[in-house]
Amino acid sequence: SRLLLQCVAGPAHWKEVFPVANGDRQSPIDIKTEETKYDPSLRPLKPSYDPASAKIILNNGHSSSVEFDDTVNKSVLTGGPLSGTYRLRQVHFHWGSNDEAGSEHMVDGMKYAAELHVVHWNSEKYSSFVEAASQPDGLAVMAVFLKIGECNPQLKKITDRLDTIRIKGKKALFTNFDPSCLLPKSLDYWTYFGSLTVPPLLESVIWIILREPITVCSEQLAKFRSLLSTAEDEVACYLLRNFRPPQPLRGREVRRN
Ligand SMILES: NS(=O)(=O)c1ccc(Cc2ccc([N+](=O)[O-])cc2)cc1
Ligand SMILES: [Zn+2]
Repeated sequence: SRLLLQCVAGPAHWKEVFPVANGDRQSPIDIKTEETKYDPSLRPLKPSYDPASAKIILNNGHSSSVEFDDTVNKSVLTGGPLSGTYRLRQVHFHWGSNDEAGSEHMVDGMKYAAELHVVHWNSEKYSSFVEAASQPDGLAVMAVFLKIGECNPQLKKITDRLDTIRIKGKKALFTNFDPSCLLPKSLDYWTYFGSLTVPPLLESVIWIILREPITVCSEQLAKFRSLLSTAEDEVACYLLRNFRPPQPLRGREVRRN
């Protein structure tokens, strides 16, 4: 029906409006672990976040995000494949209509239930997030896979607030939150050069994918699916899924530490 069509228009149509969707460094990708290359020059990741930087939780219509104060270098990511300091901007999630498939990146053809993105920008070289987002080394996104298991007490801080931001555009105060609490024990990672996975799909992201997943329970994930991708005055559409399918590797190398 028209209602259904309105609710599901997505990735297939993006290339008409954003030609870069057919570029040679698009994300996400399917990581073939046998083909990843060990790189001894890769250093340990060093996330250093101040919980006071957290400001609001937001439903932007294509995900729920926690936005941080990025006017100073209070919460940053350094080390890993990065040269310089990348400032924390926001964290957000990708999920599917069921627990079997919701992550954006895949590992040897397997999808996780969901995926957390911790978004940073190169505040050493550029003066704003939007400027950095158009530069090849402008953004660094740390991705964490979510698998179904025990309920996650740290994620509860976010899932318990989703009912206050159900409608697109809604935001609520959300502070005293350090996203390190959502990271797994091991910070071992894969890294490759890619893009934003939602429009404008800019090819400005250094992807850092943690190899160890964290666990969430089915009930927590279900709360994300009750968000609406539509605003107050529109016909309601549930945000049942928001992952982009894997894109061609185009000869890119995936390195591991
Ligand atoms: N999924 S993801 O690739 O980590 C991702 C990260 C950040 C964003 C938000 C965003 C990033 C950049 C722009 N821009 O430059 O117009 C607009 C929105 C969108 C998507
Ligand atoms: Zn994302």
